[in-house]
Amino acid sequence: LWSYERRVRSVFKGIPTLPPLPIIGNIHQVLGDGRVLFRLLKSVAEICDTNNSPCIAWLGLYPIFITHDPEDVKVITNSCVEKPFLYNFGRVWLGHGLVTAPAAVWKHNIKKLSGTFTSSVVDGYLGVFNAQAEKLVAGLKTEVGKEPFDIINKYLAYTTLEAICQTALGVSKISESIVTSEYYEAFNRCLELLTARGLNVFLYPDVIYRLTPAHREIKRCVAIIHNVSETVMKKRKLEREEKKKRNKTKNENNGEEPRFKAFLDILMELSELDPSLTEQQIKSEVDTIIVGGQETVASTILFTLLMIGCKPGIQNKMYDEMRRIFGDSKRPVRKEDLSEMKYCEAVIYETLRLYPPVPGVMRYSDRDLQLKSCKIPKGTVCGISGWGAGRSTRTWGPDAALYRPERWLSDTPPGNPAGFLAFSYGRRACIGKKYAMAILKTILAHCLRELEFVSQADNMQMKIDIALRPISGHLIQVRQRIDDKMKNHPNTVLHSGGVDIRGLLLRVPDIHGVVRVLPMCGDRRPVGRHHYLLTRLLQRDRNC
Ligand code: HEM
Repeated sequence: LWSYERRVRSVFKGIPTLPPLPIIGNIHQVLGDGRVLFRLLKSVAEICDTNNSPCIAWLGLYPIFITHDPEDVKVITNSCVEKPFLYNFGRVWLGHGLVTAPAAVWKHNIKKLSGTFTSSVVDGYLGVFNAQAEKLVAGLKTEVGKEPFDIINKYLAYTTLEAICQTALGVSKISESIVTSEYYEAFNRCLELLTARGLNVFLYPDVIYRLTPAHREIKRCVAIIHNVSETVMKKRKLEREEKKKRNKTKNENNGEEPRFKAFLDILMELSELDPSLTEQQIKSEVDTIIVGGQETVASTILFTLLMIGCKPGIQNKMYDEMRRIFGDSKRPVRKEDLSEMKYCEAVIYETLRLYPPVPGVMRYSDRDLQLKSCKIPKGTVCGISGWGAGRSTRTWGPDAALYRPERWLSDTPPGNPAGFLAFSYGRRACIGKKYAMAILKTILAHCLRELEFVSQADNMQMKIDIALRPISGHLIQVRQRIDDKMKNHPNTVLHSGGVDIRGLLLRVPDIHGVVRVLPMCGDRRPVGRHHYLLTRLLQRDRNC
């Protein structure tokens, strides 16, 4: 072992490494939970940036080559499409869907699937996005004036899961909702169990994992999730057959092709032309889309709200943009609005740069690769750090750590295209980018038009549970947005910016038009019954 160890370690001589212990390498540093993984990713990114070089971590005698250098990233992501064994753990859930498929299966399927989320398909989903965003805003309004709360687990996770299920499976046409609490819990638990397995090398061999309670639990959760997709698929298949029998390929009502086309329908159409797309494969692809889109979108909204919540200047600019586009109207977001949301787009990109929901991806080199500073042999596992890339001072300049959306608004794109890895890069990059940008903009537009967010994002502690998340999820507070008309009204007392309003008397007409005098208490806002009354009045008559 000792001589073998010397031999394998010498292949990567000269490349900075996390200090390894004999034989076990850095295994002891990975053991733990998502916080440990995050700390490790952060220190590797710092090593890479300081030395302007890749870095090696050792899983025992197994090297993991980690880089975020744009030139190296280009070579690796364009040459390697195979993924390392760690992705196999997800196959119990996602089968040979795009994310977990071996290279041969992926090459066959990507040709059919790469064009599924075209602009016109995504535009057809705007109805679902708007409906979910309205539901979210209604929920958030009930939190107005309350203590900071856990926005992701209480609202965002449901909103994104429901939106993605409706668009992937087309269930909006079938029933009210498939996202029951049982489905949501099973979904979340699967993500946790998969992360836990990835972090515990002793659970890597299938023969050992099968003996653990975690394996039984993940099978139970996966059965719940698969049951939903299978039931919906059966139902849709019957519907399609009936429709064919009636020989009506067009919309039954007016003969127009429906604009909304669920991902499942697209796949079923494809499978009629190409029988190699089996029912099992369709199910895997649908499950993959749901996983690929849910956690990533929810965590992007969370980080965006956290960032703008402690930067009122940026939030106000976003609000101004929304007012320019929508005026006073609370109408649904339309496709032409999306392209006008330039500042909102810059904010989303800046969030993704600093807080990429997928902070790292992996590839398996099936050939020797010549990189900028070294050569890596065939059979190496390559880790590509999206976290490191987004924070690299070499790519983004000395203010890389600064949250500055304006950097995305200049005519020339900032950094290097391979230095922004939120959606990965090259082959096997994200196919849902257009979808993601559309749903993110729609939800943010609805939220910012009506609400104001306040957050505490200093010294955020983070973890990686498949996606990047802050450890303390209870950081957001919501306020009703007071628009300009109300701000300038002589009867409006603003309670922002730390103004002490104790003892102030506020004169407002009540629902019968009788002017009442409300004494303000608390040091920033009216509380108790008066606050309730004031909120009711504001809701009833925005001009009062
Ligand atoms: C902000 C939102 C999103 C982010 C940051 C994101 C990020 C990523 C990243 C980094 C990968 C590469 C994964 C890897 O190589 O292991 C990926 C792949 C993928 N994403 Fe996304 N994604 C987002 C939204 C979505 C959405 C909304 C969908 C679907 C509707 C989606 C579907 C997929 C699929 C199918 C793949 C696998 C592509 C392949 O291997 O060919 N993603 N995504």
